[in-house]
Amino acid sequence: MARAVIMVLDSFGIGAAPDAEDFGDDGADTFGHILEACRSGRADRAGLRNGPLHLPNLERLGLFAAAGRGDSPVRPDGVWGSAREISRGKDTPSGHWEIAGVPVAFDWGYFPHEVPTFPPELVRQIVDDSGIPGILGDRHASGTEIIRDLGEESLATGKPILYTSSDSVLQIAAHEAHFGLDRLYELCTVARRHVDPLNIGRVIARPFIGDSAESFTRTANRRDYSVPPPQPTLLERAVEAGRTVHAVGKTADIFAHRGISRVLKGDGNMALFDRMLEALSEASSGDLVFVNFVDFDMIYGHRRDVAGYAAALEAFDARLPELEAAMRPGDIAIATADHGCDPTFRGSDHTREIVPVLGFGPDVEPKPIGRRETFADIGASVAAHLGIAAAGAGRSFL
Ligand SMILES: O=P(O)(O)O[C@H]1O[C@H](CO)[C@@H](O)[C@H]1O
Ligand SMILES: [Mn+2]
Ligand SMILES: [Mn+2]
Repeated sequence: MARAVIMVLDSFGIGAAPDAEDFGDDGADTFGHILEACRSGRADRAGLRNGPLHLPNLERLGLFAAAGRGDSPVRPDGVWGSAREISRGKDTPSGHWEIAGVPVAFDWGYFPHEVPTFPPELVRQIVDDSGIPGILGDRHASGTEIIRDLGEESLATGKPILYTSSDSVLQIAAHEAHFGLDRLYELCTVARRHVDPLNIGRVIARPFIGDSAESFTRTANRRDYSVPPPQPTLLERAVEAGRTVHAVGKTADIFAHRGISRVLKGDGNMALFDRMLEALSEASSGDLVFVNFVDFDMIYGHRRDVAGYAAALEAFDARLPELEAAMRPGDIAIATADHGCDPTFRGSDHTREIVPVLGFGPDVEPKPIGRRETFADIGASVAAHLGIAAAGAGRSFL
């Protein structure tokens, strides 16, 4: 039994999924393309990183083998393989819920690639119910670009910026001080209510600070307002069985706070790694620590920053021995991802990819587990490990 840790490296796909073409993502490969860019010197950045991708710990745990990269001579130290997604979307909630045993069999609502993108009736309802003077944006956009374009106007008019992406999201950017953080959260709650009938997965508060287009930066006070998973996930089963679920990073938001015992937040991957170690040091036998490492996706994948993504992977890799040292007999940790976000791919959206499944721990017997037909095999395996009822979908590989 002991404890289980699930680490989601947000967006760290390892190759185009069999159905990638249906998503316009044929040829996407987050890991493979970062690896190639590093090898050919296209991911060098002074003061940040240089040369071939250096991931000795992930390599030892089977990353290269899982990605079908036979160029690694290392025999993995843990359980290694990959998994495809059966949920219909390539978004964060779909990926996480499927990992936790609940694939998403329905279609999310999306906003069209038109300007305005939001139905006028929806905007009217949000404006009326919140008392804001109107909205800016109303289109598909990258979050960092739209605050540069419209941030100053937002400050001058008091109107928040509403935008969307290829995900099922309505995002609201507003200045933390001028507009107010609590007011932004309240506005998101109003918006959440009004997008429910449209089947929108998330409303996301995107607060920023700064006083001009050049200096606007988003803060760590982002908050996601998700619809709850359609069925009880692994996390809820764990809580029902009397276990403590330690949710690190934006995990709790992604699961709409269902099946969460405690929340540990952190600003950036390294702070999140610290919080994960803290949770593990406090976790009892039978507990689950569920961590989302958001930087890979939010700061590097969507921004198509290959060198940044590579450096973030290297920094993560360098800390894995700390996790291994903190594990006790009987513990298992699984490193995986929720979708891809290939930083060399066109656009700025997620990419439909298979993900790595790397399980390790003091007593975990190394073995290949092949290509799993659903991310839910991860949840089923963790349920088996912890001795709790699986959420339904998936087969244990342990
Ligand atoms: O461009 P930003 O605001 O980072 O948005 C990204 O973050 C959203 C939620 O993760 C996605 O829908 C994606 O578009
Ligand atoms: Mn994600
Ligand atoms: Mn994303």
